[in-house]
Amino acid sequence: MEEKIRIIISGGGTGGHIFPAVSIANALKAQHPDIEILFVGAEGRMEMHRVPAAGYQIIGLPVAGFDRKHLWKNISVLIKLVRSQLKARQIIKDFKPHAAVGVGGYASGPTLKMAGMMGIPTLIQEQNSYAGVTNKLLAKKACKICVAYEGMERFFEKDKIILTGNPVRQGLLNHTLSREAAIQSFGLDPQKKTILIVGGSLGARTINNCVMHGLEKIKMSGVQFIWQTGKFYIEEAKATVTKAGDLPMLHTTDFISDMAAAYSAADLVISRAGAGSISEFCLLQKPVILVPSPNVAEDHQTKNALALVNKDAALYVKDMEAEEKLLDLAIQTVQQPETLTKLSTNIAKLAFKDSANVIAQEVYKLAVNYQKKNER
Ligand SMILES: CC(=O)N[C@H]1[C@@H](OP(=O)(O)OP(=O)(O)OC[C@H]2O[C@@H](n3ccc(=O)[nH]c3=O)[C@H](O)[C@@H]2O)O[C@H](CO)[C@@H](O)[C@@H]1O
Repeated sequence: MEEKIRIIISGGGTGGHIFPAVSIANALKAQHPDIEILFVGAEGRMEMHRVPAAGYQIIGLPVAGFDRKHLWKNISVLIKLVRSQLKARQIIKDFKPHAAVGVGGYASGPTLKMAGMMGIPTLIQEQNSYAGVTNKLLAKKACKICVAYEGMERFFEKDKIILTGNPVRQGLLNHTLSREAAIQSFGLDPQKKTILIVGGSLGARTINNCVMHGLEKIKMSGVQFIWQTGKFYIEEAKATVTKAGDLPMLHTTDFISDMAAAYSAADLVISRAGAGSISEFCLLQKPVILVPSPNVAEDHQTKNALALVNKDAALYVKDMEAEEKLLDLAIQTVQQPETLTKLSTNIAKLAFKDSANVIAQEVYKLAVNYQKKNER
């Protein structure tokens, strides 16, 4: 009897890597209920609780990121990298995967490197319009590279690239919550225009400062807000709001678990330009003002944002101009139905509808080929 297909999925660090990974796992399970999936993450990072919450087993590696500013601090990082590679090798020996998937983030480096060296077929999923260093290194051994933007031949071999878009969590698309019920679930008023403010999975300092310094404007705006601060900023945000007095038009939270409700509630979104968030805005046709983070590798969020802005599919405020312009622009725009409709129509054209399923099919093909060749 043939053995069950086993897949390793590795990566994480932030929601932008974890949620696509979970979405690929869900698609694999839906297509092949018998399949066995093991996640490999980084100890102490967000995936170590988000992945089990999604119903999958995960093992952590002691891996950490390089400090690009203080190179001398990287000795311990190198030691951790070697230990992670050894641990990844052991995990692969024990689990015996038929294919390995890397979604970016610290853990995917050692895991996919080891998988490649041990002859296991690998697939990487690059979320951004500018390839990360780890994925560029892993690409040499990878069999397939699933990307979300055109023009990625700049980084990867053309023949390996498949344009799939970024997988989005299944629950964001298949829900039936009305705008009214969604707004009520945040304790807000369905009669009012609603702006959702998100700073990526970890929150954004600049966007938070705009809100904290703009509370008077928010009070007078006639508009209401759902504000996700990120867990590092919630104490400061709550204290500032409390000091400002009664603000029933502002719902403040560190993290939104039910993003489907948040998107249903929102007439307009203010957001960082993380690739996963952008894929969600495209699929859900959300008008958005993007404020790319200037603190990410190779300034890739600006590149993500411009891919939309150049097609009139999103508005754009630079991080350094946000304090001056962001709230005014948002409050004006949410009251301009024609602008909202134009943004929504244009962003919808950039959506990839079936990303997780297409990637899952590619992974499965690699795994079955490997199984046939190796009879295991
Ligand atoms: C600072 C940083 O390194 N950011 C990177 C990270 O972004 P980050 O982790 O912020 O990821 P994305 O913007 O791509 O995705 C955020 C995800 O978190 C979800 N969400 C967000 C807030 C919330 O309260 N609840 C919630 O569930 C969103 O719905 C989305 O699915 O990975 C992305 C994908 O490689 C990159 O493009 C980003 O540049």
